[in-house]
Amino acid sequence: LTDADALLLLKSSFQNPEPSLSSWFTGSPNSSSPCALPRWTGVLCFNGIITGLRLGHLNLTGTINIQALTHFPSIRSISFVNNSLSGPIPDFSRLDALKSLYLSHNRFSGPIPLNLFSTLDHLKKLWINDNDFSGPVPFSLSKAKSLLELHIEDNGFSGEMPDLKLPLLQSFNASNNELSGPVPVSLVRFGWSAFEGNERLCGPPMPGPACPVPTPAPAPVPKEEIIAPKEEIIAPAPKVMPKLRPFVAGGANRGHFVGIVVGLVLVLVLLAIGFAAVKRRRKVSDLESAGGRKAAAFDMEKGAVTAVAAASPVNDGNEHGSSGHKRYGLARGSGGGGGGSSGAVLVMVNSQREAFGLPDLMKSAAEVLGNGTLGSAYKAIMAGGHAVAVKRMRELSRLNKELFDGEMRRFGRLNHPNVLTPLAYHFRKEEKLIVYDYVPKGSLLYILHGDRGADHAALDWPTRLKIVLGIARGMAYLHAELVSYEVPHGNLKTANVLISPTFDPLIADYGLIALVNPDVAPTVLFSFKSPEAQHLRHVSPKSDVFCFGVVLLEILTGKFPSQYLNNTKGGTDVVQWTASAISDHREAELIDPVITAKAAPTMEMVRLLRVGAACTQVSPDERPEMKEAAELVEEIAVAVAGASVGAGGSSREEAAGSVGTDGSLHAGSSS
Ligand SMILES: Nc1ncnc2c1ncn2[C@@H]1O[C@H](COP(=O)(O)OP(=O)(O)OP(=O)(O)O)[C@@H](O)[C@H]1O
Repeated sequence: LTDADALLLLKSSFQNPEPSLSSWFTGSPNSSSPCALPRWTGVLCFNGIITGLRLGHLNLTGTINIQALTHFPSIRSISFVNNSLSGPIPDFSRLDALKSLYLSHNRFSGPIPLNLFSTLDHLKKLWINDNDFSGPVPFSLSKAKSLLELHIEDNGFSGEMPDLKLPLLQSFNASNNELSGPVPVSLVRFGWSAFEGNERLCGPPMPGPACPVPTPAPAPVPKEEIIAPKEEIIAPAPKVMPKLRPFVAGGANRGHFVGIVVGLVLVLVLLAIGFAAVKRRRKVSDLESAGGRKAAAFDMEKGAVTAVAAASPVNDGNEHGSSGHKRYGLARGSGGGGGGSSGAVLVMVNSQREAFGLPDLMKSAAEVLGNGTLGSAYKAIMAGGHAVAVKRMRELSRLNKELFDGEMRRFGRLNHPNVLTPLAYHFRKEEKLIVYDYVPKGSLLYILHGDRGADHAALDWPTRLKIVLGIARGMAYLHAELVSYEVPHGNLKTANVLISPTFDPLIADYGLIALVNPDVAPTVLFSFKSPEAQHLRHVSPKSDVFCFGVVLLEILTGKFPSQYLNNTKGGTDVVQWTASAISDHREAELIDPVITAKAAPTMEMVRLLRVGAACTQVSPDERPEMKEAAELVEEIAVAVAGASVGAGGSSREEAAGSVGTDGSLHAGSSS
């Protein structure tokens, strides 16, 4: 078969190739080679070799003879856009040098073979939008690791969108299909418009409700001990009291109590950790070890509040002791006693907040919030309306129970308006849950790059400055409080900054360097993206400063930083971009047009950009300390407030403030 023969075979599969492909014939000596001049219509050649076919807009009907195309194993680019070709998608998997495939606006139909893309690891551009494809989006697309553009919109794809994890993907659209379930976290960054017209998609970035948590199967009653609080009385939520009281009052009902509590505990854990963990029958954990029982007995000897449920009962002779003490499967970690109570199912660590118990959580409605690098998050609304986020953390088995307990209590004592303090935790060898207040607006990452709704529109210059200032203050506070840490936050990025209803930032997921397994830390903590970590595998508090700089530049430019991706190419290298703009004196061009649409670039915006540049210097020694960076932002906020007062705006005291040595706020100070 010559090249000409193969193309004529292809031509014969079209029903109406004339007149558009009339140059494809071998009747004259001039036309026998497709690459010789005059070249055959739509044939791309390089050094006499066919490298591509551009056959768009020719009104072709019929099918594509893939057998003919396999004659060109090194073909790179194929386009049939805007024809009326039909039938199932041809088996392009045999053309494994393909870099771009354009089939948009045809009548191809039916499901796509699930493994079609497994061999296409050079594929960069795939446009199959506006056809009649149905069935699932093939997971084999995740094998096409080079994909930059993926367009599958306006088809009939159904089922869940697979989590493709395509790090280089820059252009993506799956709108107007019949997809359902959660949007995979790796694709959320493309925003709502990439998914609109899929009525049954849920969770971020969709504007509708969060995804419901699947109803768990009835749980078997495990042999599990529940060790309740060690020291303090927990006032139960009023609605729970009447139900629990009969079971904690007397020994006769102990078996019943055990069953109820254990069952309830399991339901909570099922809700919080999902099906996977449930189906794995829980092993007898370290809570059930002899040590755990001793801890319970010890607590009782001290007259502490205790509720015990065990296959082999322990002496609870003190059950009526300590007047006023009541027993629930819950502990408040009020310090002092160390890790003894950390065997409890849920340990409260935030003494500033009203305690809640498993029953409160168990009665709540739960929803999936999303999945991150370190685990997944769920929202639960308890009776009375208190909404919490339960984070199920992976990779936190660095510390044993007692040390983990110590860290969580330390975090629970943090108190700063820009730091999200944990409320409670649950520790088992194979499961770690951390409970926080639920913050309704979600993450800054989502507001900046998500659906571009009302919250995004609210991100004007004063609001962005307020957010940067809050993050700077919170970070300075963390650096003062967690001074002994190798890197006090370790994972600062806009995904870990939550935004309050008043657009105040709340920093989350800090201090994990102490908890996370050392071997995975470099891949899951953003501070390891700092230059010193990349080159020397070393992080320090200055790595946090680098992360703060990236966040600052992201907020000011509105660009998604390429630093967040594991492979380069996607996003914008905000660090490099800023450095070169500063050296060319064109800083004002970097400011997000959303800001400059309402306010012309000002000196203060440029000053803030320069703080970002200083924080992202390659050498840690050239970066300011976190406290100094906060002070620099503070000065800019004061200047802006002063200008605003001069212009008759809000009061200087309102925006001004300074960070004290402990990171606390001194409102109104402009020194
Ligand atoms: N306290 C909270 N209130 C509201 N939403 C939250 C809360 N904590 C987490 N979320 C949301 O839940 C989702 C998953 O969060 P999670 O912390 O598991 O991952 P992440 O922060 O996106 O990524 P990473 O694990 O890399 O930090 C995110 O959309 C996040 O904004």
